Amino acid sequence: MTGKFDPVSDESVIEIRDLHLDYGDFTAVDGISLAVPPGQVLALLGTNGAGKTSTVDVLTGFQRPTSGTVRVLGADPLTERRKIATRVGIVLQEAGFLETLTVAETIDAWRRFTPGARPRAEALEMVDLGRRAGVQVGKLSGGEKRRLDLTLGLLGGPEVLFLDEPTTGLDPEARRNVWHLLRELILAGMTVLLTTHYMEEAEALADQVAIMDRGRIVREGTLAEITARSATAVSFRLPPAFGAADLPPLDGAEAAERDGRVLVHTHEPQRTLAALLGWAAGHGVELAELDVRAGSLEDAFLAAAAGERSSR
Ligand SMILES: Nc1ncnc2c1ncn2[C@@H]1O[C@H](COP(=O)(O)OP(=O)(O)OP(=O)(O)O)[C@@H](O)[C@H]1O
Repeated sequence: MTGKFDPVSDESVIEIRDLHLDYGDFTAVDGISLAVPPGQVLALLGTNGAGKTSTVDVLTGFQRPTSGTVRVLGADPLTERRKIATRVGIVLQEAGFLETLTVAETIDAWRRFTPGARPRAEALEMVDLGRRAGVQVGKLSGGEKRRLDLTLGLLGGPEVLFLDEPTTGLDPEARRNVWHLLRELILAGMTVLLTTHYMEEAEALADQVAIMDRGRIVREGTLAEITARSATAVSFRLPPAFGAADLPPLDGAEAAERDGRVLVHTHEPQRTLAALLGWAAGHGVELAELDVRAGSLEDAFLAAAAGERSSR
């Protein structure tokens, strides 16, 4: 374990210790440990089939672990579900709605078995579905259905929220509205574990990120810790008489030419830039369209997945 995660902390709201989950002879989750402190957001990223949903299924009591333990608010979500059910919100990938009920009827039905549920109008308003209240669920767009999923997960004002790809299918504006809503609830103290394929979503919401690949965690830490490990990309154009081979030695940074641009990946951007600018000044050369881009979460994700692939 690295970073701030401390799987033995008593304070963790969500805790996973050495979790394994097999489906027959296939191992979907291969020994992961994670902990999420109160009021924090952990984003679980990963390639398709990495084991993210399987992990959420164990945390929400839908799957029994093959080995290892999970605790949510100190309880086993499978055997002690009743103890914590009213304090936990769940938004899974596939919600089993009755397509013939209207949005309002669906919310009313859920309100009946959700203690302390928000009023229907508030639930509709939160996800901007007020004008769709009388529409049958089967006639909603994919993005509207997703927003209905979300408001049902938030109906009882949960302390802990599990979100499996919460904004898949949402247009950019609706996605931003959902992030805004979630941020307000997180500021009020809600703890969240979410899975997502959108790096921007993790950047917008998460305190901690864990990247999964083939059942294992291959990177974890704060956003800053994870992106700091990605190289900075420096790129520019050289005059026709010059090529990447003319550049000075860049102390470990690699220079390559692509589509007429020189691209340098460096873990020491200041040193690399000083060498490049010194060389350009000495040769009277302009580094045209000079661009310096810090390592992104997406770079870290791609490097993590590629690194795992080559090491197996
Ligand atoms: N009930 C099941 N029986 C057998 N294999 C399963 C079952 N559920 C999932 N798997 C397999 O386990 C692996 C992990 O699946 P999981 O849904 O947890 O991945 P994921 O990271 O959520 O993927 P995605 O990003 O595509 O949703 C996949 O190879 C999947 O095919």
